[in-house]
Amino acid sequence: MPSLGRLHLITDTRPGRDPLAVVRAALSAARTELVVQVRVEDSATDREAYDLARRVAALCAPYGATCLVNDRLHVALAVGAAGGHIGADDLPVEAARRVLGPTAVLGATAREPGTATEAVAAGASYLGVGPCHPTATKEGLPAPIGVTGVRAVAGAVAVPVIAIGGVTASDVPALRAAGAYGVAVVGALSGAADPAHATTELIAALTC
Ligand SMILES: Cc1ncc(COP(=O)(O)OP(=O)(O)O)c(N)n1
Ligand SMILES: Cc1nc(C(=O)O)sc1CCOP(=O)(O)O
Ligand SMILES: [Mg+2]
Repeated sequence: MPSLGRLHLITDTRPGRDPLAVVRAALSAARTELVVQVRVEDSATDREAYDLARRVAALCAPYGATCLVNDRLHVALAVGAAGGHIGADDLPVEAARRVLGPTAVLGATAREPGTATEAVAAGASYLGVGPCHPTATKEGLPAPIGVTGVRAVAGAVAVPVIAIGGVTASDVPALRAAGAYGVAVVGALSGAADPAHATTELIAALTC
């Protein structure tokens, strides 16, 4: 399995956003260090998810960047993505691993050490851990676990921990010190005035 990129950009498909423009800008700055996770609104159709994922996968390929698909693993397979990301409301990890096959990248959400070790035993190749900080991007999340919560999970598993939730470049040093391998962001790039510059700042913090 190729090494995982440290910066995960999750697509922002809320009204008024331009996810493909942000992906293009981030790719130009992060190249192979970028993982793009295609995430659409729950109300989106599979066709809409497929169309976005197909376009993102095509953008990632020349850069050697990784394309993953959130939740909809049949879409990941259909567009030839490297894998997918699942959480508590999605397929169980062992079932997702059967769907994607043994060599695919499979991310699972974990918020504390117990579920983290279970997810890894079931076949997760990385963990999304959070929410680190408050975020307005997603509703219904539990209370932030902070850097302390990330440290607890990272200390319990041997797979890469990707910290998520309200993460900005200034958070990266503390998250890395806590054992995070990388970070996943929506707003830090989608809401940036200059997404390429914001990507450069995140990559610098993640790779120094
Ligand atoms: C890297 C990363 N971590 C966590 C999540 C959240 O996944 P999930 O809990 O399944 O929630 P949805 O994203 O499906 O709303 C993620 N997508 N990526
Ligand atoms: C999709 C998602 N999942 C989270 C979790 O903690 O499971 S936080 C989140 C949104 C992250 O967006 P932003 O970088 O704008 O805070
Ligand atoms: Mg999910």
